[in-house]
Amino acid sequence: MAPWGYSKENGPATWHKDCPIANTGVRQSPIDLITTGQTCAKYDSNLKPVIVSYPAFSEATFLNNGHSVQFQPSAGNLSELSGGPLTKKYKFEQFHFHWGNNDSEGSEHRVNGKMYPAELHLVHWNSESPNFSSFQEAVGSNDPHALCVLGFFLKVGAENASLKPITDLLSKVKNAGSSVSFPGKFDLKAVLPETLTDYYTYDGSLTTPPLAECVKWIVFKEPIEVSTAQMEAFRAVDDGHGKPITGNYRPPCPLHTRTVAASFK
Ligand SMILES: NS(=O)(=O)/N=C1/NCCS1
Ligand SMILES: [Zn+2]
Repeated sequence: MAPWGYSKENGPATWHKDCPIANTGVRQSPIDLITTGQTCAKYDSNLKPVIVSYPAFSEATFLNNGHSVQFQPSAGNLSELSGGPLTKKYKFEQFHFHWGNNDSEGSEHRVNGKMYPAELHLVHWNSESPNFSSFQEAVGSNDPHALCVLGFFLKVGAENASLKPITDLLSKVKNAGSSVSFPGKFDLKAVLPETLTDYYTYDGSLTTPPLAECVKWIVFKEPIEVSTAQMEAFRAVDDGHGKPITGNYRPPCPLHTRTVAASFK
């Protein structure tokens, strides 16, 4: 598979060559989350708050893989996700980010066409399925809800002290392919809003190759604030071709016959 990326030569418009589902899929992600009109998100009063159990990670690797920066705890991590639209318990796998080279672009999901400067993805896999017992197996399982990804928009404002240990580490993984073991503990729970009640949810896919259509997406309404300096730290990370990673976001995909549910009015 040709190395995919976000440039003209290897970006989202070329991914169909190795991943035909990019063009033939009917549940691709990201999407534009529309809040009014015909195809808008529909309030569902049955949608409960999302429940996360994220004990502080004590051992993790922070990696620049050339198309994002990714925080992956060691296999022993016990972090779990449940509640919201989910009927099963999911295991935390990794988190990573998507961002742009200015504050008017960068997020993958949009709200009525608006992009945020960045988007945080917390990736989980269904640990109660009889059909797979690892993240990689889950991705290849064809199970429509093998994965659950929590999406949080980032907006520019005050410095985010909880994310500072991550943004301070970006300069240490400037080169694509470089990774560091995360020093000390990281409290992911502290990064998230107190209550995980207001979100959009829909059936979608990975937003990067292989674009597998196995993701229950939960995108939270309330953005997380980060400072301009923290945004600039993302924009200084290299893509392996001597250029900074900027714009590692896939454009919105057609909704087709899908509906989007909202846990709030
Ligand atoms: N951006 S995303 O979370 O949908 N894509 C992924 N690819 C492999 C792990 S998560
Ligand atoms: Zn992502």
